[in-house]
Amino acid sequence: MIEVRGLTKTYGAVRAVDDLTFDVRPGAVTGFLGPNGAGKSTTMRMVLGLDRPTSGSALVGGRPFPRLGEPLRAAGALLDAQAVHPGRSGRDHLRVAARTQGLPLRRVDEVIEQVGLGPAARRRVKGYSLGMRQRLGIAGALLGDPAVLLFDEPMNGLDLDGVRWVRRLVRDLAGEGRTVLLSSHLMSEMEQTADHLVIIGRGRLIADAPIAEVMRGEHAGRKVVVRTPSTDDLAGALLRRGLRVHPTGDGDLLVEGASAETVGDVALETGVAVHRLAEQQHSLEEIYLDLTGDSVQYRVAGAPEPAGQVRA
Ligand SMILES: Nc1ncnc2c1ncn2[C@@H]1O[C@H](COP(=O)(O)OP(=O)(O)OP(=O)(O)O)[C@@H](O)[C@H]1O
Repeated sequence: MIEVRGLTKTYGAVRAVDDLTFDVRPGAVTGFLGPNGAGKSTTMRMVLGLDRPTSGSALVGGRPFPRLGEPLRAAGALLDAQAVHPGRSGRDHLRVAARTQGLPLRRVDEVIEQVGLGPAARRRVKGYSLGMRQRLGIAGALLGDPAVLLFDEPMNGLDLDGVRWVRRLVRDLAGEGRTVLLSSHLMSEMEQTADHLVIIGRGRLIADAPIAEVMRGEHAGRKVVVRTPSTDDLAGALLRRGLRVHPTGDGDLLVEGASAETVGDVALETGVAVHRLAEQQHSLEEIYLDLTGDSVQYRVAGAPEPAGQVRA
């Protein structure tokens, strides 16, 4: 279990992490999402005691990480797969880590096997592909057989097989009852991998909810498409309810911020026929863009603004 309470980190005038409070529970994969610069890495670093919070706290298994006796047994992390001595073999890198942490050397061969690094483990890291470095980083995180795992962009640089392998691995780790916090920019992957989402923007919490709830659009604002022969009457009635209504171009109306039930009820009260009524289904990517639209710090000039900005 990871407990984050009022966690804040400022760098000069920049509030990299701003009063974050959330839990990461065991037995589930928690996806950690946010635009570039949102504060994900800084949060993970503070959880691991690598950065000092300006205020607030982060506990791992009920204690601050730096005060844990055997930290690698409590939590393992992949933060930066490049941070490995290039002249060492992958196996030697893991052996040094195991020795420093008082872990049995047999764990080294076990994790090499677990991540499928195989014979490459005896080669120098400088010859590794990005995907092999990711696997080595994940092996390092697993070394202490920890109850808590933090993976910052573990799918970076992996091919499709690699991505599927990471997905299976994190699902298995959560299935064993471990706590897994996973950041990724690959929304389709997150959709298939995570049970729960913590979404941040500009250091602040935007959503903390089961993925099914986020996917239902409860946090991004629902949208309903309705077809009626009495477009003007229904649009007027919906607008009087304070709902946002847009013509879709093919004669339907798009209603923002309402459920199908609400729109159906308004149609009934107004006495207009409804020929079609459907809540729009969104991909996690669309919902994510909707939620984080206001908090994107780095936008390409001329890039379209994400649609909608309804906030939970
Ligand atoms: N050591 C530092 N000194 C100054 N500013 C920093 C430092 N580390 C991070 N920041 C700033 O804090 C903010 C959060 O950065 P962070 O790397 O945590 O975001 P992130 O969500 O992990 O981004 P990305 O998805 O791009 O990895 C950014 O504005 C970043 O520039």
